[in-house]
Amino acid sequence: MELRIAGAGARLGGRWVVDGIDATPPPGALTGLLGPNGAGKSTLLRLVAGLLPPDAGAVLVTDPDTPATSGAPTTPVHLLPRRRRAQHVALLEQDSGAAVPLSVREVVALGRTPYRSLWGADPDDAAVDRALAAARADHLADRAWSTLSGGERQRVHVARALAQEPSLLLLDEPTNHLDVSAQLALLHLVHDLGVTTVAALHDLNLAAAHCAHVLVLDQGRLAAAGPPEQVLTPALLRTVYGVDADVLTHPRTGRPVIALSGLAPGGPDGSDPHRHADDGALAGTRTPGSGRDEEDA
Ligand SMILES: Nc1ncnc2c1ncn2[C@@H]1O[C@H](COP(=O)(O)OP(=O)(O)OP(=O)(O)O)[C@@H](O)[C@H]1O
Repeated sequence: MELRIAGAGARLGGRWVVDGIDATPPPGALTGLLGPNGAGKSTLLRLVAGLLPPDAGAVLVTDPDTPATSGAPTTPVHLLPRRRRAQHVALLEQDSGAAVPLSVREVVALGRTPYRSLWGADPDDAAVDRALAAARADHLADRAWSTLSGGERQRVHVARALAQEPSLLLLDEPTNHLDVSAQLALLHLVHDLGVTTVAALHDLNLAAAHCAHVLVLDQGRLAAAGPPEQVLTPALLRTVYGVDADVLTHPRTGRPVIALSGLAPGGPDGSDPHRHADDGALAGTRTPGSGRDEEDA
């Protein structure tokens, strides 16, 4: 599914927490949604999922009922009928860990709800088992959900999202609680799925290593967008996160590796790291390929 975020904004609590975002995540690939706490990542994911109608602009997808060849995204995602949307868009929310009295298999089967007939029959009996196996959670299938660890729950949430067989997959901090091997397995899985995926990530090195494209939010606005090697520069990391970092090149993969060296001057002690806005690297919406590289020269 193709996705276009066109000037999308959300006002919550009387202020714009997502403000005029323009972005076109590449279809069939993983886009990382980056930015400090409170930057607006979860809110943008809820806009993209169609759960929150935009207060400005639009989030457009290709109409799932028309052939893929029919052109650019033009259908507002929040206007898709609920069942159609649930068949095409899956959102794994952050810390969705309510204590429900269900088995793991039953939790994953919730992802099949949009496909069930009026009588509750699933047209694809094997979908739950496939999703459990893909998320490396098959060994947990018969466990009670309430007894799982944080990382085990996260795998089950991933399995539930996969059981939806979405064409747009939205993940809010999906690597949270996962051990390092499970993190890599998840990102390889997403890569192999070939589904348009947007994932909010706090681990910049995971994003740098695995994302085709990144969007960096700062105080609700798009600070930068593009391939990680163009976007994740020392100047951007200082401006958006208030940290000093060197960006190296991985000797084997050629991908960027971010080596943090500390808080940037002005950032420690809870003071506002955004005071570096005057260094010329911040401000306003950046568009893909807007030449951030030169800013580090
Ligand atoms: N319902 C709401 N009412 C008022 N303010 C809200 C509401 N939901 C979110 N916010 C505020 O909007 C801002 C963006 O929140 P959001 O959860 O989207 O950020 P985030 O980038 O996902 O943060 P984190 O990395 O900490 O998860 C925050 O300042 C948050 O307090």
